[in-house]
Amino acid sequence: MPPPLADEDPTRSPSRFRHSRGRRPSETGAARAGTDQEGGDGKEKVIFLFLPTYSAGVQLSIALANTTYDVKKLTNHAMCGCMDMTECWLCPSKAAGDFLDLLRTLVAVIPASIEDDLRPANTPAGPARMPLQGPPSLSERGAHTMRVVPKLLDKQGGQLLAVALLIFSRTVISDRIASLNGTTVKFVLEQDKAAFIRLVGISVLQSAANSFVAPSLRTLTARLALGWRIRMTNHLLQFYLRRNAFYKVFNMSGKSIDADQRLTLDVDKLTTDLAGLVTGMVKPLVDILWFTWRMKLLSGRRGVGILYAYMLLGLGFLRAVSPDFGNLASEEQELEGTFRFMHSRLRTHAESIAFFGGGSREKAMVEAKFMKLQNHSKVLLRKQWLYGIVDDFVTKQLPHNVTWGLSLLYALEHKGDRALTSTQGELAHALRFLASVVSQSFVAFGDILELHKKFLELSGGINRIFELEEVLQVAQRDTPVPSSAISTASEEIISFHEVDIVTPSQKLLASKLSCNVAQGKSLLLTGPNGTGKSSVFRVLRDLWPAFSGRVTKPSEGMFHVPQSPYTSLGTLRDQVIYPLSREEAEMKILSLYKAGNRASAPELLDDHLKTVLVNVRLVYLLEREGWDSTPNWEDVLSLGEQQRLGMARLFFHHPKFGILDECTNATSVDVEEHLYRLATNMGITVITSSQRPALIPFHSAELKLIDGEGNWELCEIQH
Ligand SMILES: Nc1ncnc2c1ncn2[C@@H]1O[C@H](COP(=O)(O)OP(=O)(O)OP(=O)(O)O)[C@@H](O)[C@H]1O
Repeated sequence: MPPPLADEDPTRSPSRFRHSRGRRPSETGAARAGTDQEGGDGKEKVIFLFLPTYSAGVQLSIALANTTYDVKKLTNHAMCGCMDMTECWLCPSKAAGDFLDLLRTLVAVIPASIEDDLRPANTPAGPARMPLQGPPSLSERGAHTMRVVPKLLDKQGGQLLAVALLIFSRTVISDRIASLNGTTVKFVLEQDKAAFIRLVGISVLQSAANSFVAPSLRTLTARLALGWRIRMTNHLLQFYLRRNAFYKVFNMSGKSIDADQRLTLDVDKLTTDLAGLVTGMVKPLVDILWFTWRMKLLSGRRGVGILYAYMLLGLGFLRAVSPDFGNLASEEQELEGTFRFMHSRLRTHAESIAFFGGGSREKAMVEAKFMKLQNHSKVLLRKQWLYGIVDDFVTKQLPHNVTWGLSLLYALEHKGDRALTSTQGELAHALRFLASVVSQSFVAFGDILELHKKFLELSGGINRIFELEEVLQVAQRDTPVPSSAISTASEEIISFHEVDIVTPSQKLLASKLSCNVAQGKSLLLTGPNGTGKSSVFRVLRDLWPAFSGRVTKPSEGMFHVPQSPYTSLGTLRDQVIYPLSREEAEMKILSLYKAGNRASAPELLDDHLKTVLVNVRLVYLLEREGWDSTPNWEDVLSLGEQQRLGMARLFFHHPKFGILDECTNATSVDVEEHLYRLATNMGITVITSSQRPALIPFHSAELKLIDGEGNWELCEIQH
């Protein structure tokens, strides 16, 4: 777990958390009937949480999870970069709010319908909603919660119900088999052949029913987990892939969040565990009720009392000695994620590492991560082993002695003529039945006691998913615009007026930056490395917040070509039209050529794209690869070729303003000049970050970032 909050951290005020999450009294009642406690150590403890009513088992699992959630993780203001923790309402610290709300949302997400998740409240099914234009209001948050309120009659509600029915029938069948066991002894003693044969017939039927129930239960549980995984993944993805949240998660949160691991493996594990918990919990509960009733019939209240006294003592003892499996599991998942990340980095940068001869260095780093994972796994295994010994003794071994005691109790209470075969038969039946009932009860008790361990493990998984959800929600509320900064739209101009450019680590790169870029008046951005050229573009693109002043830009008609080239998955055609899909690109071409014939769209598009490729001098790629091959473009294209593809995208989209961040520095000077001449001829006004003097003639003004300490200079370029 992360370190506790510092004493002076003003975000620790419980009332502020509550306010910032926008929880209203009416929202809390339906889904949560427990309470949270906020200790003096700045942590919020989850004591109780109710899950949807029809999944009582899952409800209790979360209720007992007793998860601690440390908001310190999210209090470093990395997202908004603000200076004032007490006042900023956009900060993750505030937005983190009450962990219970988050937990409730997750839990509510599970049984809600996917369609509802993707559709705003009170809106009919239709196209995906527009991105939020600002921080969600309290009512929006409320609506979101409402949207994910579980429904009894949806598909998964039905599946849950089926699981519950199967569990119940399994208990009844077990009871019948236990009773049959005792009856066989009775018929053997009485030597009643006809009754015995009838009994075998019934037993075969019961066994057949039992064989149907067990695999069906397994399949249904797996389907339940899959359904939940779909819902949860969709729920997270709709935030992850919207408003550049995927960028902000990796680049701007103070703590690195392994979102990829959480969205894939962690969600899978969590939903599987959660579905397993439904059976793992409902079954022992049903069993315990059923067999307690049986026990009462057989051994009276005293027997039940003995059984329960033992159970409570066992549960208390196991809770006391149980290690913190929740944290241990969460830590293990985190270490797994880091280990995987090392490998995916290796794959991405394989060529560079090979050129540097960095294999052994990388090996050392990968091994170090693996060693950490190994050590943790060993610790976890040792703790599981030790706890397993105690657990097995209390829940499986010791109960045998209790069975003997209860059998004696029964025999003492049911006196009769022991010489009679019928009395002996009755006694034999009852004792065998009792032994089965006691053993089934203890299995159920064992399962219940084991649940504590499962709850703890589950709470680790829930923590990780909610931490991600939290960060994604905050990213939706970006771009945080402090009160002194304004962003306005104008179709004709890009302008910075007294804007501070500040990194997420609070370094001021350009102070009160002011400059205008009107159409036809391209701007060249120069300065030594690291002075903030790309950062100006980040602010323009809303990836970083502007801290003061006013940024004016067109609402559309701006296209950014970044410094590092990007090739998407797909065909050569997909590379040029990115980020449009083929259908969208065809529509664009149709409107461009004002052609009405939809059937001609593919040819029109390909013809147009070919012209673009000719312009960027990449037409040989079309001859070499064709339109439809899908190699890994990053591997088969040189850096210069990838940069020219980037420019091809610019020409295809043909925006009013092109924001070009050293995106042609790997091409030869003559090609670069050719590309800029093309942009000028097409009427694209560019803002270029570059150090190449050859590009000066294509621009009207030069903005020099002098030292990366705030100083800058704007001068006109005389032609
Ligand atoms: N996510 C980040 N968090 C903190 N600091 C950052 C982040 N990204 C960049 N910086 C820092 O901001 C400064 C400006 O970076 P920027 O990428 O804007 O430089 P640049 O002028 O474009 O450099 P170059 O000419 O090398 O491309 C650098 O010191 C960089 O280390």
